Amino acid sequence: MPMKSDLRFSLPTPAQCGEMDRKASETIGISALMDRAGWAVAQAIRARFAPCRVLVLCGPGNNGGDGYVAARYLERAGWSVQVAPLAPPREGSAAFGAAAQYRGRITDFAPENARRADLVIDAVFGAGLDRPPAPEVVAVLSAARTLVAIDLPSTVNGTTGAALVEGPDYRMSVTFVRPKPGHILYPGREICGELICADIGMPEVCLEAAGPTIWLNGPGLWHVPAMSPEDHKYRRGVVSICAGQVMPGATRLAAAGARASGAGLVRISAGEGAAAYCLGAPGLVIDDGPLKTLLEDERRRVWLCGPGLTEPEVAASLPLLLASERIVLADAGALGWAGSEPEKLRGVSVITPHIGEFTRLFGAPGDDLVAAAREAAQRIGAVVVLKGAVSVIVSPDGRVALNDHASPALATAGSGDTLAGVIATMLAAGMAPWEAACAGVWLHGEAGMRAGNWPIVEALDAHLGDARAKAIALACEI
Ligand SMILES: NC(=O)C1=CN([C@@H]2O[C@H](COP(=O)(O)OP(=O)(O)OC[C@H]3O[C@@H](n4cnc5c(N)ncnc54)[C@H](OP(=O)(O)O)[C@@H]3O)[C@@H](O)[C@H]2O)[C@@H](O)CC1
Ligand SMILES: Nc1ncnc2c1ncn2[C@@H]1O[C@H](COP(=O)(O)OP(=O)(O)O)[C@@H](O)[C@H]1O
Ligand SMILES: [K+]
Repeated sequence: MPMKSDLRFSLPTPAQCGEMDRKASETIGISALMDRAGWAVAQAIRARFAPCRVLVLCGPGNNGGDGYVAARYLERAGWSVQVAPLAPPREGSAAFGAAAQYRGRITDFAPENARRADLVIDAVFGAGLDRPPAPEVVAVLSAARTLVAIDLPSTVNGTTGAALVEGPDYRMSVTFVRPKPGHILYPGREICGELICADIGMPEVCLEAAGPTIWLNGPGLWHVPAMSPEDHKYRRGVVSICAGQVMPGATRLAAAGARASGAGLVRISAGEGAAAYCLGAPGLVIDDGPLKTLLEDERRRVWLCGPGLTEPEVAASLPLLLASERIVLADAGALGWAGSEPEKLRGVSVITPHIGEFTRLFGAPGDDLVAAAREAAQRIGAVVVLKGAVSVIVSPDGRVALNDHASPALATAGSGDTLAGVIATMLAAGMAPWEAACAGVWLHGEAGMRAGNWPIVEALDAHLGDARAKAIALACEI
């Protein structure tokens, strides 16, 4: 599992936040944290809005407690503030103490009050939200002109990002310590608006005690090998790609992605279709021999199987690769070949399905992408990269990285082939499968962000080398 330093990337679930709070109550105390949380909310609002009429909707838990504190600080700064309690906090709780310290105006928890305010702060439910809020709560939130959430919108599942009910969008959400998965995953990500994460001085031991297993993907969570004076092409790594006769484009894109992200050597195993590849990029090596013979070369550890392959072509190659215990990345045609029997893929190291391929293999994932991808990874014993606007990268041991370092520029045919090539290069460089997948997805995303407006897929390659250099530099800084 990742080391303690990875806490900086962690995305604790609401349940883990409960654990963190319990630990915090033994050390720093919840009231002190609540005070800093409410202060941070007031500061974030003062930095973004001119003084206006504010209504703070306060629930019965600690989220409501943060609301009372924010109300107190905004009032102290001269703003016009009212608090509308949904229900009073439990006597003796930190939120009870915060409510007692707020001596300003109180009003009804009603839609007309929300409508009259310029800005409504949602401190109804945060990490404690565990079921859909009542329609009366949604009616009040929906009446607001401008909404700011404390921690999480009261309609969003903080673990999955799912909307528990249909509700309004927020201008901004102010969370504490670390974002939660629900802030990163869609649709939660979109509902939250601008995301601010405030440091409230939570002791690191408390976050550690929460035992996070989900991280935000980025350099430092993994390390891509840098260029070294001792490099030679085999040390950088060999990527071998199974090629088909019908769709050479996909194979060529994967090969180009592998080369552009720093593979030492990329070889295409084309068998009888070799002629179609021989006039392609001159830096590629094309093999026309039988796969069985090619597998005698032990230096060819890493294989990509799937892009541009028909099911019979996969049937003729993938079982051989698995029998010879190669490190295999299965994508596209290889996933189609497995159909609805994902166990056929047992023995591969990484699979890279988009949501359609994932659904065909494992069934529809439902609202909880992370849970579905975890189950899938465990089922086949391979890293699963569930590709999308936010990609979910899961190891069979349960580690999850969420990648939002990407751009819609990547939503162009063939971009998945490029990604498969990049991940294969990371594997060939000696990275472990989950780290290689995380790195590949980040580099691909970085290339998409650098490639400008409406790039064609081939344009990504020109940015992969710089993306790799940036990942190496950033990881050193962390
Ligand atoms: N982690 C941190 O760093 C810090 C966290 N802090 C803050 O603490 C917040 C978490 O507080 P929390 O645990 O008290 O939960 P919270 O969201 O207030 O709700 C709990 C109450 O809601 C109720 N309830 C739930 N769903 C419901 C529904 N649909 N409809 C009706 N009721 C519902 C539930 O009731 P019950 O299930 O008991 O019936 C319970 O009474 C967190 O978001 C952050 O703002 C800071 O103060 C300090 C540092
Ligand atoms: N809206 C988006 N924002 C960010 N990345 C995206 C978006 N849409 C697609 N991508 C990325 O683009 C790639 C598309 O891969 P894939 O669906 O396999 O396409 P293809 O089969 O055409 O190659 C994936 O890495 C995916 O994460
Ligand atoms: K909230």
